[in-house]
Amino acid sequence: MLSPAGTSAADSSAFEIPLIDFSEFLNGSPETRSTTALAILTGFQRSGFIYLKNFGLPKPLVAEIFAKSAAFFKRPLDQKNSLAWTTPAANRGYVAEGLEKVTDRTDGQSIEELRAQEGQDLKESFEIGREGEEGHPNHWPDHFDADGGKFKAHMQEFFGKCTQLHIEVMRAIAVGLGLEEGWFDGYCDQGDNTLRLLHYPEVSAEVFRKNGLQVRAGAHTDYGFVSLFRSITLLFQDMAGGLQVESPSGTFVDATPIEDTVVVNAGDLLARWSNDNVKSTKHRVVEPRKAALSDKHPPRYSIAFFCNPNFDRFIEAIPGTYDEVNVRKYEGVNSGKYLEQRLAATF
Ligand SMILES: O=C(O)CCC(=O)C(=O)O
Ligand SMILES: [Fe+2]
Repeated sequence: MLSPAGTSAADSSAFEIPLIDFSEFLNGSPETRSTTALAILTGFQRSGFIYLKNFGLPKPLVAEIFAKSAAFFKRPLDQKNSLAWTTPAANRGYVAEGLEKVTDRTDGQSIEELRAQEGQDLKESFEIGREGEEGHPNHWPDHFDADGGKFKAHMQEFFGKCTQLHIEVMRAIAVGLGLEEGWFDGYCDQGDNTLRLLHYPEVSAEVFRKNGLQVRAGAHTDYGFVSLFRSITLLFQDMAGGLQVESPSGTFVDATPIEDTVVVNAGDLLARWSNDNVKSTKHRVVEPRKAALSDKHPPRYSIAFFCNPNFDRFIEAIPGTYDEVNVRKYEGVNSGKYLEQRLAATF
């Protein structure tokens, strides 16, 4: 992995986030497909994080999504608040700065202690779920103006493309595991995913100087929201920097932005589903290393597409990930339950 100084993080630790050309899986020969699939699986096994390039999403669309996200967050607060996130079960809408503290902690008191130490997460977000999920409409800004309508159309298009990318990455994992390529298809074809736009506002470097523990987003694994756990996350980040991933030795290593790539990480569900064959690795967003101009760090935008298994599936250890020696560690679980509990704790 590249550090901001441009050296490989492999120089200082064995921890590496590999950069993989996904077109070799999407369009390659059977041989390059299987070597690429294995590289992807190995990345998830070793660090839980990979970068993909040439992943099949049109660059102008990704750029448009970033632009629409920035324009959305510039809307007046009362407009955004009128689209507010309401419940873990719905998990849709606007989350104002200070409302969510992401963490691995699950009990309320301990989360409050963390808030006191690290400060609030310095971010606001907007969550979009599958269109047409009964009882849970998305909170679109399309009634405000024409831009709101375009926002909705672009987000829907992007949601569909990311759902397809999720299926393809799961196909690569299946091939890497020696399973039939479509093994996961029936677990992810419903698109029960969550698109989350994130905005970390401009912040004075002073804020980080005053509190050495202050973060933009607290350390966490991707457990998922409402009604299920995350299998993988597709994370698009701008060039601002600050994303860090925990290495096995417990130190946090920069996941430096690389243009035209998507960071993909395994979530808690995939770790559990694979009997811990792959890792769900902690990550966080901290003060960027780039010197702040006029003492201000610029805003950071990222787009997380949380991929969940279909809400109605029962999840139990993937065949081949356990045997008599490496026994099954976890009970099967409905993709519906676990999350609501965790989500309720972080808000
Ligand atoms: O903004 C980022 O780069 C990370 C966001 C993240 O990890 C999350 O929302 O789960
Ligand atoms: Fe995350």
